[in-house]
Amino acid sequence: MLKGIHVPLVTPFAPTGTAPGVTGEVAADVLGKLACRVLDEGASGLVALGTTGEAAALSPDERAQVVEVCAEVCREREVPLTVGVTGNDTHSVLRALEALPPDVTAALVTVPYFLRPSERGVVAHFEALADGSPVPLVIYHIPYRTGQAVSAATLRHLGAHPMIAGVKYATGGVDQEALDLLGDRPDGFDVLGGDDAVISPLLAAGASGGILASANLAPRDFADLAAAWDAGDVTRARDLGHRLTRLSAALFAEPNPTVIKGVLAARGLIPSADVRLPLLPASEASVAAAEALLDR
Ligand SMILES: O=C(O)C1=N[C@H](C(=O)O)C[C@H](O)C1
Repeated sequence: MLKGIHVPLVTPFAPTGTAPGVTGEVAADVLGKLACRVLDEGASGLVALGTTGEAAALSPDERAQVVEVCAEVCREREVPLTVGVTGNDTHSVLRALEALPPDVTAALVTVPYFLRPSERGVVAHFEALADGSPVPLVIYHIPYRTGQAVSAATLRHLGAHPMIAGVKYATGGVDQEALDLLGDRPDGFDVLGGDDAVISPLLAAGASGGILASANLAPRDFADLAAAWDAGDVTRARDLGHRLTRLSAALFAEPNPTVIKGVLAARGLIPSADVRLPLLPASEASVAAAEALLDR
C-alpha cells in the first residue's frame, strides 16, 4: 500500500523575531506549497504530524489545520496521506484514530513509549487499535526513542492483521531483526525505512520505501534512490545512496527538524527556521554544512 518515498513535512511557522523556541502561527499556505513541491519532485505520498512536523508542539487546532492542508493536496494529486498518531495508552490512541478525518490513507502509530510493556502487551495494544481503527495502521518502531524492543517475529505476527499495513522501521541501523523481517514478511505488509542515513542499505535488502525527513529537501534524489534499487540499477543506487547518507548525516547533526528548517528557510522555502521549545534553532554552521552537501 505504501511504496516509495513518503515525506514527513516540516510545519512552517510565521516569523516572530522574539525568542528562540517561540514561534508564530502555522504558515498553512507555505505548508501547501511544500507539499506540492515534494510531490512534483517524485515523492509518493505525504506524512502529516510526524516528529519532523513537530506534532507534539502543535495545538489540537493546529494539528487539524496541518492535516486539512495535506489532505487537500493528497486528494488533488491522488496520493496517499499518512497521519501520525502518538500516545502510549491504548484507549486514547484509539479515540484519536476514530477521530481522523476522511481522506486519510493510513495512521502512523508509535510503539507505546516510556511505559515499557511486555511484547505481549505491545501485541495486545496494536491488535486492539487495528480491530477498532477506521484506517490501516503503520507501526512506528523506533526503540531508541520508545525504549521498547519489538522483535521481527512480533512484527511479522502483527503484520498478518488485515488492518496493519506496514512498519516504519527505525532501529538506528540495518540489524539482524530487519533482515529477518524483510526475508519473510506477511503479504501486503510494507517495511518502510525511517532512519534516513541507512535508507540505501535497507532498500537494497528489500524495504518498500521510506518515510524520510531528509526528503523535505531532496525529494527527487530519494525517489530516484528507491527507484534505482527497485530497478536493480546497483551502480546508480550505490552512488546515490552514499551521497544521500552524507546529506542525511548533516541534516541530523542537530535535533530533527532544526537543520532541515534552517536549510529550507535559507533557501526561501519557508518564512522562518523557527522551531518550538524544547527545540532550538540549529546553528549557522550546521545549516551551512548541510547546504554545501545539498549544492553538490
Ligand atoms: O517525522 C518523521 O516521520 C521522521 N522522524 C524521524 C526523526 O525525527 O527522527 C526521522 C525520519 O526521517 C522521519
